[in-house]
Amino acid sequence: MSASILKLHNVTIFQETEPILADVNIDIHKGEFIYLIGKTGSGKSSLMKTLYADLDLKQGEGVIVDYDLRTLKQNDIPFLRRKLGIVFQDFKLLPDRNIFENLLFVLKATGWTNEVDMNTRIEDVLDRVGMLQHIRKMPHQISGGEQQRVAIARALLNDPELILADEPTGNLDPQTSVEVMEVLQQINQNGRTILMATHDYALLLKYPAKTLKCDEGKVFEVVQKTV
Ligand SMILES: Nc1ncnc2c1ncn2[C@@H]1O[C@H](COP(=O)(O)OP(=O)(O)OP(=O)(O)O)[C@@H](O)[C@H]1O
Repeated sequence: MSASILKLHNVTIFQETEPILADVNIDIHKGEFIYLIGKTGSGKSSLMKTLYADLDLKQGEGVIVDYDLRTLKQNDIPFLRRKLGIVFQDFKLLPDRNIFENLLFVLKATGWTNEVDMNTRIEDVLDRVGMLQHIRKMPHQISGGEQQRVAIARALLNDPELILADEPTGNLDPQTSVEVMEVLQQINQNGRTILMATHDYALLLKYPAKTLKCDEGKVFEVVQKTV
């Protein structure tokens, strides 16, 4: 069995003092692609936020990319996030700088200093998502699907052990969603582990994978025909 990348044991997810999900037990191994589904307000984003330490883990045990979420210190959070690639629904590119500068900003913020290494790394990740030709464009000069590819490239910069994608196709039309999904599939086939929250049942049918569902305060695995 491959190494565990994420393990939650008897976890309760809170928003402030409100429990959102209880008795959460999840074990994700290296190389897996896992969907997280559930209707609006069921707790998908709250779970994701707990995983990247935007919400504290207050109850239960959780280890993610070798960080213990219960004992995590504020100072550890940037180091944890360096081992995670996080992709959001709304891309979150910086609007005032071009694609190259967006990625450069992340590398510098995460301790890279060598210009040649940074240039090579940026070109490599943009090439992997098919966006190298847009490297000098501003975010507003490329489409939503292209912005999401850049956001995925940005998530790959520090060679993350786990990619957390929260509704990555939520703002995209069906055709563009499939194109972005193809990029994620390819990244997964290259050995990377991905946990993707989604509403998009068409994608689940087209790209079947292990699926966890948030419903009525619980998280459980579902088989495809019952989703
Ligand atoms: N910042 C917050 N403070 C307090 N409660 C919140 C906060 N964010 C979300 N909640 C509540 O937590 C519950 C779960 O919300 P969450 O955003 O995790 O659901 P979701 O499944 O991701 O929904 P969606 O699919 O709409 O993104 C909801 O009842 C929501 O109102």
